[in-house]
Amino acid sequence: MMSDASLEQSLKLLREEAGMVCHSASSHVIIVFGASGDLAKKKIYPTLWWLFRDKLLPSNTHFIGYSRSNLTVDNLRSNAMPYLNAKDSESTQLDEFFKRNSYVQGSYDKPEDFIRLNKFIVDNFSACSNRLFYLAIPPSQFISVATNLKAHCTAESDGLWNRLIVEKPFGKDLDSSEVLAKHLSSLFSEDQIYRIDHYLGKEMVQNVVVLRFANRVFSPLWNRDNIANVVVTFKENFGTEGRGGYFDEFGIIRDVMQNHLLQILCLIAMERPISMEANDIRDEKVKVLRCMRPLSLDDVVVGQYVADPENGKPGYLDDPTVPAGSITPTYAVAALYVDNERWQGVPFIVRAGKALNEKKCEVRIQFKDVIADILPSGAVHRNELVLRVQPNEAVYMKLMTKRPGMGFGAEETELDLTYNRRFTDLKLPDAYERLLLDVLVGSQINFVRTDELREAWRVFTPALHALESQRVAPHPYPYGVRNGPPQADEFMRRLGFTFSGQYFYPHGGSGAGPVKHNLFSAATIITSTMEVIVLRANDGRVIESFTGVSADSTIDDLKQLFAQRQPKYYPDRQSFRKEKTARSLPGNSKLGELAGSAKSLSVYFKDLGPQIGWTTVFVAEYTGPLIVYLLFYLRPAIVYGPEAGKAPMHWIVKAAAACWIGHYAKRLLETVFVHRFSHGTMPWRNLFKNCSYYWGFAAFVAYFVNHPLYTAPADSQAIAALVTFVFCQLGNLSCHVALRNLRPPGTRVRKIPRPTANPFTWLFGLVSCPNYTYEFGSWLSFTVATQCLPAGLFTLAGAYQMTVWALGKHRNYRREFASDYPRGRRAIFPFVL
Ligand SMILES: NC(=O)C1=CN([C@@H]2O[C@H](COP(=O)(O)OP(=O)(O)OC[C@H]3O[C@@H](n4cnc5c(N)ncnc54)[C@H](OP(=O)(O)O)[C@@H]3O)[C@@H](O)[C@H]2O)C=CC1
Ligand SMILES: O=C1O[C@H](COP(=O)(O)O)[C@@H](O)[C@H](O)[C@H]1O
Repeated sequence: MMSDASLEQSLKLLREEAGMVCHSASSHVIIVFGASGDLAKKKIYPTLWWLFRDKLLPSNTHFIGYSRSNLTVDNLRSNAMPYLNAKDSESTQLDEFFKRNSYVQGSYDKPEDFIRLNKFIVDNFSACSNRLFYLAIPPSQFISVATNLKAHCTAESDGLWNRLIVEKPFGKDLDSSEVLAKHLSSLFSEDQIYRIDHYLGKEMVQNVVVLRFANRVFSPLWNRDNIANVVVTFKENFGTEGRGGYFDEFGIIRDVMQNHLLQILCLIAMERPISMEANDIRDEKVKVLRCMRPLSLDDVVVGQYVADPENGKPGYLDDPTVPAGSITPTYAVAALYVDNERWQGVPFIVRAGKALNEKKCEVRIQFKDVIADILPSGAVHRNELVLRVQPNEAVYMKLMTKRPGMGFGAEETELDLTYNRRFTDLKLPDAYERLLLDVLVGSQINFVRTDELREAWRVFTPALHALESQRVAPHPYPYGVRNGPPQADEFMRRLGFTFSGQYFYPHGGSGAGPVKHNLFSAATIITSTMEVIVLRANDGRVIESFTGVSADSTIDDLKQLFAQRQPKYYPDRQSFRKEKTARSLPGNSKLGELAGSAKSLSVYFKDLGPQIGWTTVFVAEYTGPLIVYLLFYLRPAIVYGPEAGKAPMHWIVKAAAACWIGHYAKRLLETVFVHRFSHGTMPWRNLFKNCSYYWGFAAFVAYFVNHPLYTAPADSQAIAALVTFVFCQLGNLSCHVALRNLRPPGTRVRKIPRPTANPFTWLFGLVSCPNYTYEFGSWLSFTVATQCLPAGLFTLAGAYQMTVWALGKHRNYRREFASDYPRGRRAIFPFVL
């Protein structure tokens, strides 16, 4: 632990580094306006405590909380306690810290309250103290508090300073910010005002200047000739959750983008400053901003999160603190352009979102494609330099290297500087700690200057006003997705951001874990192995990766491998796709072919849920109608009363029963002996759905056809219809046999179905699914033969469902067989549909 004297000495050094004159005050008083608030308890008091605990504050420093609520120091302490991270062993020091705290209750607009506050400071801590006013209050109160402070509460003697920390939002647009800025500058000089943007206090943000200007290697690359785009990302994996009142007034662009992300962007884009002096750095940032085009509505996509019932997560509008029908964006991605010689034409893509899949902030500099690539097309991916601001600070460069071993294949790897591995046992100070210390030593280097702020609003105000005046509805996105609404990825693609999805980081996303390099043996290279990365379809996260997989393996093999790692997902439950929402890849697709010339393949995994065999489902579906119908037919007394069994039965009722039973018996036999299913299983829920449909309709139709009061139509009508029924049944059977013959046993081969020697199959010349056409014909005939309305309804329901299936199958055939597929065919009804 450092002695007080050496700490004072180091503070003196810090002050000197910052170029400030040493103060001669006997004490310092830090006055926190808004002491009852959220920021105070979560950030300001914890920061003051950590600085105090680590003896980084000048020895005679005192703290005063000020707000309208009737509070005591004990209240302040208990409010902040969960955020202080104080150890049991630090309890004496903690008591000491709170002994230096006091609380003054007062308004934000009455001069007498500020006079009272001034008297409190003078009486308790002498008139000879430097004063640091921290305005952790809503912006609506800034002006009255600043005015009253200036008039009644500042230290007046020579050699003393008064400094004002202002928390964002610094206005809502260019005009409101100008009003605020003018007012503040009429009261305090620029060097007294500290506009805090806590992202400027983060380690990796501060690192940008050093990384850029202390490394020769980056200088020649840092321009439009080499950089394709820069992406600055801010993501949070939680929503507004109770903070909707504040957030709804501002939205994500004002909350995060116009300040934190724009500040990072400026550091990335600025020219080399003349020195590390605060004003030299800020001059360069202002120049970048002045070269920036105002953001237009065409260059921004906004989103708002909606509930994700699967995870039980609420939507933005479900937050009780959010006004109903709000169109405030909780996600935004924007393209900003710096029109100068260095950056002309390079999109700076800034994106920020709440309720996404993860919490992270990073800068990704994507370099242009290599020129005159000598490796196979698609094998080489763009270099990227990534600065991960949080979590787990890192700088890494994604680059191509030769795949170790024999051959000249290229592989995407990285130069990796993960802070917690390179600097073990490192404890980085919190952003607020650095910034408060900066204020104490009078360094403005990490604070926002008035002209910077003005330019930042100039860039964003047109788009903000347009969004509001045109009431642009944000695109919805479910809570927890990777990148806001789907339009966001599309927008980034249009701007030239490319994602190959082939990069694999061996230590996992967080950068932790053992280093295990996968060296391929010569033998495996000769038989061509590859890497397969499995991403979860709903959020795009990597969930498994397999190295050394033979390129000849199929999706079915991958399913086996995946099931070995994650036994819950047995192969039938798995679906792998090339894109998140694409169709399942066929089991026989070769992984090597799917990867093309690349040595790595990314596939999306979707859990199809618990499965049940098709045969089981079909048997259950068709047995029901047989039993149910026979019950009504053979035991009418049970259903309609004892008299029912005695009445003579019309021959049409008997014929209808024969048709019904014959049809379902045929279906059962086909299920067992004819069909060759491409998929062995389906989700088990389908069992209940399908059974209810078939069993329910069987009871409905049987009840009316077998009813003692049933009235039969004319014999001639019934006979004609029954003959048609039998004809259609034979047609249906013939089509099933023809379809089965297309597929050799035990395979999933798919071919174009065509008419065979059997005339019943000639309908394949006109429609893709003649089996459905015949099925429909059967039930239409049954309806005509029985002249019974429930049978008609059953026919209509079946026709609707089969049309939907037929259209889907027809589409798939055309997609799969493209120009080979016979042109004039319809889906189910010849010449019509
Ligand atoms: N030192 C370290 O700790 C290192 C860690 N890694 C880790 O390795 C992993 C992969 O690295 P990296 O390539 O940087 O990151 P990712 O592959 O996660 O993402 C690369 C970029 O592509 C975007 N992206 C991701 N999925 C898609 C998609 N389906 N469609 C369009 N764009 C997409 C990402 O957006 P979005 O951000 O929205 O996902 C991001 O901008 C990361 O988790 C990284 O943290 C890598 C190297 C070093
Ligand atoms: O300024 C803000 O920043 C926080 C995120 O800060 P971090 O240091 O935790 O990354 C954000 O949640 C908040 O909405 C915003 O006002």
